[in-house]
Amino acid sequence: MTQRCSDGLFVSVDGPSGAGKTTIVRHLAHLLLAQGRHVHVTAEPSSGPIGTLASELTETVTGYALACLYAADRYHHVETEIAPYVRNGHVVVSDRYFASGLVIQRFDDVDPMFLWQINEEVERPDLAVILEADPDVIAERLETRGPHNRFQRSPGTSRRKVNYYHQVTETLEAADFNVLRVDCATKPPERSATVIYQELTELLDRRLAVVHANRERDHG
Ligand SMILES: Nc1ncnc2c1ncn2[C@@H]1O[C@H](COP(=O)(O)OP(=O)(O)OP(=O)(O)O)[C@@H](O)[C@H]1O
Ligand SMILES: Cc1cn([C@H]2C[C@H](O)[C@@H](COP(=O)(O)O)O2)c(=O)[nH]c1=O
Repeated sequence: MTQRCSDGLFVSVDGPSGAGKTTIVRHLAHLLLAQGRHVHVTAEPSSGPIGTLASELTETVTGYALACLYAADRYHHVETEIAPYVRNGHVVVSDRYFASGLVIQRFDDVDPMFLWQINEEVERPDLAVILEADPDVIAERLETRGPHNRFQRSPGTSRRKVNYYHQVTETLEAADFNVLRVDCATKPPERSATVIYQELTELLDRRLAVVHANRERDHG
C-alpha cells in the first residue's frame, strides 16, 4: 500500500466485545458517505476463504493454531480487499484488525510476543481506533445483547479484555502507530463516531495539504 491515492485511507476499530465497534463503524460510514467520500466497510474475520475458515473453527480450534489462522486472514485481507479499495480512493473501515489479533488469542494463553511477531508485517492502519470502556458497562451491554462466541462466555472476560486492550494500546503507541483512544462508555455511539470522523477529516486535510505543497514545489 505504498502508492496511495490522496483520499484513500485505512482506519481500524478495535476494542472489547460490547464496546460498540459494529455500531460505531456503521455511524462512521454514514458520516463519511454524507460527506461524499467513497467508503468500504469490512471486518475481521474477513469474508475471504481464510476468514471464513477461521470463523468456522473459532469454537473448536484454540491457541497457536487459531492465532496463525487469524494472522493469515489479516495478511490476505489486506492484499485482496483493504489495499485495493484504499488504492481506489476509498476510506476503508475495518471492524477489528491488528489490535484484536494481539488481544483475543491471549484468552487461549498464546504468548503476546508470538502474537506480535506473527502480525508484525501486516499493513499499519492510517488510524488505529481503540474503543475504551468501563468493564462493568460493557459486561452489562453484552449480557443484554447475548454473547456471540466462546471468548465472551467466561466470567470476568470483560475485565480481562479491557486490561489486555490497555496493554496493547500502549504497545501500539510505543511502536508509533497513529492511535486514537475513544471512550465509549459515557457517550452514545453517534458521538464516538463523530470523534473518529473529525480525526479522519483532519488526517485527510493534512494529507491534501502535503499533496498541494508538493505540486506547487514541482510546478513552480
Ligand atoms: N455507546 C453505547 N451506549 C449504549 N449501548 C451501546 C453503545 N454502543 C453499543 N451499544 C449496544 O451494545 C451492544 C453491543 O454493541 P456492538 O455489537 O456494536 O459492540 P461490538 O463491540 O461490535 O461487540 P462484538 O465485539 O461482540 O461484536 C449492542 O446492543 C449496542 O446496541
Ligand atoms: C480478529 C479476530 C477475531 N477473532 C474471533 C473472536 C470472535 O469469535 C470473532 C469476532 O466476533 P465479534 O462479533 O467481532 O466479537 O472472531 C479472534 O479470535 N481473533 C482475531 O484476531
